Amino acid sequence: ELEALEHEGREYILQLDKASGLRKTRGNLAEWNYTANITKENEEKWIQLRLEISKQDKLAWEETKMYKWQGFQDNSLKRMFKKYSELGVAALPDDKYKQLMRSVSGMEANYATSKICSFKDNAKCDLALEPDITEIFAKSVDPEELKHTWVEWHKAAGAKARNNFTQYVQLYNEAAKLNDYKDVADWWQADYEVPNFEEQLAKLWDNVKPLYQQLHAYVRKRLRDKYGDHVVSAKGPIPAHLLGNMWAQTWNNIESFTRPYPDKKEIDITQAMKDQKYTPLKMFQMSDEFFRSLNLTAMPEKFWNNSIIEKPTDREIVCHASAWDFYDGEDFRIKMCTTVTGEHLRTVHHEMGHVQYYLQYKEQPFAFREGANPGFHEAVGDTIALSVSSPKHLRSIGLVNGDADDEQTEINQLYKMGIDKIVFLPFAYTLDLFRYGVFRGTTPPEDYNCHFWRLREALQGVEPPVNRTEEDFDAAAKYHVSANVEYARYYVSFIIQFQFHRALCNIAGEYVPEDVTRKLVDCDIYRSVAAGNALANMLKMGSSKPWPDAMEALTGQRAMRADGLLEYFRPLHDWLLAENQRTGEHIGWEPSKIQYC
Ligand SMILES: C=C(C[SeH])C(=O)N1CCC[C@H]1C(=O)O
Ligand SMILES: [Zn+2]
Repeated sequence: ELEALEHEGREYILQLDKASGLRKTRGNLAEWNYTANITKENEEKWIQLRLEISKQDKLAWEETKMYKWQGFQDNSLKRMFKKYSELGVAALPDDKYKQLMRSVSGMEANYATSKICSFKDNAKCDLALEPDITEIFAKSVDPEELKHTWVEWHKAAGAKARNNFTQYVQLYNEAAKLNDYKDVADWWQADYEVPNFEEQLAKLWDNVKPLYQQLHAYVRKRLRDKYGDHVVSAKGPIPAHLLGNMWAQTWNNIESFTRPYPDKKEIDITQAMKDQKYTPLKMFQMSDEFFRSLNLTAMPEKFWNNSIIEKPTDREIVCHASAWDFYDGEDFRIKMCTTVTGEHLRTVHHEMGHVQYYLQYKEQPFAFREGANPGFHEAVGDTIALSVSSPKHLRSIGLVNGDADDEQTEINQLYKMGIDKIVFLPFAYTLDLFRYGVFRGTTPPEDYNCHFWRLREALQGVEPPVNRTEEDFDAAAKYHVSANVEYARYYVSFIIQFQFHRALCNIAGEYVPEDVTRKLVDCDIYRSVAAGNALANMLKMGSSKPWPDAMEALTGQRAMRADGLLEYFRPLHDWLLAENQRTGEHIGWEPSKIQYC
């Protein structure tokens, strides 16, 4: 009798899964059409379609609830029923669902189309985030120009989004409650399937914070050397506009004048790519070739025909890089306004990592065509990029003819990696700690900006270039806040990608603990079929099992741990401790003198 029920349940859920896959295909095509051509008409089409799809999802959900699946024997079948037993935002009544969709697409369109006036020519007011403002932050060393650009962007993309954001919080929390969650913070954390996710994030930060503080102190000194102590104080937070990035989330653009051994040959990937006439297409082809060298799957025909890899000139699009699965086993795309820079070479690998994951799990039921947890999806491409960024790999593809590996070159290389990977962690942690407080109501709208900067000062040790008030709303000047994209996934990714990298380097024979000729920092898994097969086996699982099973399949570990990252950066940490001791630099930061609460 029970078998018969379970057999009938399996028939039902497989048919539902297929129907659900078709709805995802239609929904993603409409979303692509809107974000690849931002018009009111395409926005309406996308909203109408999602309304229609939500009705079909709701009918299916009513039927799914009738099954007594908790008692079934087959764990995979139970896992599918569990996923289809959560309706999502479609649980909202139509009018509220529409309002929620409009508030998010309104913020996202504002972010994507925001323009500011140039500091050097206040009649030129068509500067977009990509490529114009990004290039200013990558190249300018004029604190006044950086301050102007920072303030204007935060006004256009941040403050303007405050009302939509406040409504989005209200409605999204209502949807969370209709799905039996306390609030959206609870809902987002449920995707990680561990009871103490937030404690795990805090513990990881405890592990990494000492290393970050040493790096922060060193960089503050080098910035003070360059800009003077009236611009950069000796013991305070670092002004956020001097770090080479609008959000101070990666500091790679200030490497050239802050690196430990400036007389060592610099590995300037951007210049090398420009000298060698790289194009965006060549960057994607290079990445595809790396994945194929690991015996992973080549990008299919449709990928090359349907992707958008350069900013169009005839329309507005969402330029923030994204990878797309159209759930038909053939159509996978990337949309990216690619420029020929070292930073975008990493982003290309990041996005190609998403598509490789799609390709590896495309035989799974639709319910399992996701990352083992959201952090896994963000970690695939970055893990590959850790090999690509190694001097050994860059030499092998002729991008640089760097020095022989000596101690100082290695410290320069670890510094280059550290100002990208270590400094990102407190930024990522801040972004969702802030939003957890917003969704829980401990941060009310009248305190949004004050609490945002309190967290940024406390964790990142940065301060805004000018005073802030509650007329501002600086969090929304970051894409993921305006576009409703959860961010703890990147914090998780920047931790687990070092666990993945170390395991793959082990398998490839590129890394042997205690063997100085096989160091983690020099590891390049290029052409290692053994490493590629091990990675593929984990990726093929999709979200069919809880993520510790996937993590164990590749690394033998069943938890997120900072030990991979700390082992990778150990030589840099030792060097920074000695260097900050030598210069007598203050470690940590005293309270900011900027007013923002
Ligand atoms: C490249 C993407 C698309 Se999933 C991205 O948003 N990333 C990649 C690294 C961190 C985060 C960001 O840009 O803030
Ligand atoms: Zn990503």
